Amino acid sequence: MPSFDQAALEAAADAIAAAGRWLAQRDWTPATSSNFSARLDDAHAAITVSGRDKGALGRGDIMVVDFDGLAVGTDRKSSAETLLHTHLYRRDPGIGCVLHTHSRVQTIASRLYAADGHVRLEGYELLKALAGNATHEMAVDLPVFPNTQHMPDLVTQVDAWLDTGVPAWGYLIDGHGLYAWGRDVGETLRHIEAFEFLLDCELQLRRLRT
Ligand SMILES: CSCCC(=O)C(=O)COP(=O)(O)O
Ligand SMILES: [Zn+2]
Repeated sequence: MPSFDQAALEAAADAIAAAGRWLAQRDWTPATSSNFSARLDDAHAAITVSGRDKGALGRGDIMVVDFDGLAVGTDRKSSAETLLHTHLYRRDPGIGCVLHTHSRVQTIASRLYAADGHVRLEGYELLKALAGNATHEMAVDLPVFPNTQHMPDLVTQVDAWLDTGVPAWGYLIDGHGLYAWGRDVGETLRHIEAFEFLLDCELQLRRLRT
């Protein structure tokens, strides 16, 4: 029998649905793209069902998986990218939410910086929106990983990067979009919004300099 708390699932589902509306209003989740999750406990997460309109989620569009990415208590199919969420919950108990979006800015930046392997974000006051940062006098290298339909390959690459111990709030996937995380839904939305703003600045600066 599933052992997660039903009230926690309903609260997580409502928070995920609200986040989806907020992100979709900004056009960051086109054409059923994107996926969202929130930790329920030390073995389960609530996550979006695959293929749903992420700007119009209801409780029936959110299900439970364990940290192996297996569905719990339902025959619905979880996000195609479930493993990119669950490996983060497994490796860091401080992570309470993972959000993935597909904005134009994120997608274009991922294409332009794929060859470098990262986007360097440096000298911006808005870097302080990333949890734990107290100054603009630092650089964050947002990695760009190659896209693949084989999630275990991506998990291996993300794990190798996180194993270096570098402070980390998210990453880009080439031609695909952004993953970001935080201790709860609110903090993760702030990280997504901060990365969107910082990437937009980098793209605009690049245009102005050519
Ligand atoms: C239509 S976008 C292609 C899949 C994707 O990248 C995505 O974010 C949504 O997949 P899901 O299975 O989570 O709906
Ligand atoms: Zn995606």
